[in-house]
Amino acid sequence: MNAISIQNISKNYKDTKALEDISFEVQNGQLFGLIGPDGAGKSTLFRILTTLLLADKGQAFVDGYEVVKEFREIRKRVGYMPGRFSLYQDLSVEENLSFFATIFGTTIEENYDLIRDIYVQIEPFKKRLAGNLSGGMKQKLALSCALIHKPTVLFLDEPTTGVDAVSRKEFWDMLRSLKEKNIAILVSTPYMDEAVLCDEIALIQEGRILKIDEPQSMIHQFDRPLFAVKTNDTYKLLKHLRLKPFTHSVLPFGECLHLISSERMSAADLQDQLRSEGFADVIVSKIKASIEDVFLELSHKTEGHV
Ligand SMILES: Nc1ncnc2c1ncn2[C@@H]1O[C@H](COP(=O)(O)OP(=O)(O)OP(=O)(O)O)[C@@H](O)[C@H]1O
Repeated sequence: MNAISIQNISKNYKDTKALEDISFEVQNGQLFGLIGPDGAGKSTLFRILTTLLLADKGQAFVDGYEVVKEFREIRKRVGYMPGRFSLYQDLSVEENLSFFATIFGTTIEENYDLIRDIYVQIEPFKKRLAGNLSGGMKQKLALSCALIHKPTVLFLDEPTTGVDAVSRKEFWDMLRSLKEKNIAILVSTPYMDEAVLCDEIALIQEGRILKIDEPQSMIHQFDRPLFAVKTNDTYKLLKHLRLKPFTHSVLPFGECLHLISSERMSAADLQDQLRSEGFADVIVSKIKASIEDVFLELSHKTEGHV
């Protein structure tokens, strides 16, 4: 049995199509990532799966239970860390954890084993109000609270948004260790670099799934030549490259441009050509695709660009 099974789920808010025909499955013990920018529909899907919102169409099952008819069973079995406001800011660390344990009819002691590795890091601050914790500590407390009733499926909606790089890394290490305990985890993130840390990912944009696969397999399937192109006048170069016959697509990417070429060519030849065309400072390097490149390429196709 799958931990999560989503079948043709759609949801509209008036004129906004938040989710359109979403289907995928998450296995027990799998770390599954929902990767997409703000507004892609991630939180809407989490709220449907955690039985807080009704879908317009489709069906979904969590731990074998149907989200509408059997919502009570699901609520007992899942842990949910919403993007915001999951903690009581005016309760202490210890009080927050006791509160979540109590509403699920358990105690901190009963399930301490599951949260030990995470909770020991914030235990020295157990008398501190949650509102006075750092972002990374809040996140560890929220995860401890979501785990305290020993859920079989864990929903984490953008758990690392607004958290520093070190805490983000620690958090992903914790997720990997929870997975070893056979807990299924559905985690959403707008950070493409976190995608490779998942067993499987769904890329989502404007309510639609662009692709589902293992992250390495997505990267592997990206077989076009890809170049990072850097110059002082990025905008001028972008316009210039868009007109080139070899350009499959070109997009701004941090401080440089990522060019996908439809022809095989060397970085040195491309650099020479662009320098001779007036971009004297241009630097071209051949690079390996990241999940962000895969995402941009797929979303570019969907939007019907060249
Ligand atoms: N209650 C609501 N009423 C109207 N529109 C909504 C509502 N909630 C979400 N939306 C819209 O539905 C779309 C999907 O939003 P959703 O919050 O699910 O996306 P998200 O991927 O979680 O992004 P974010 O991280 O910004 O919340 C967006 O266009 C959003 O503006």
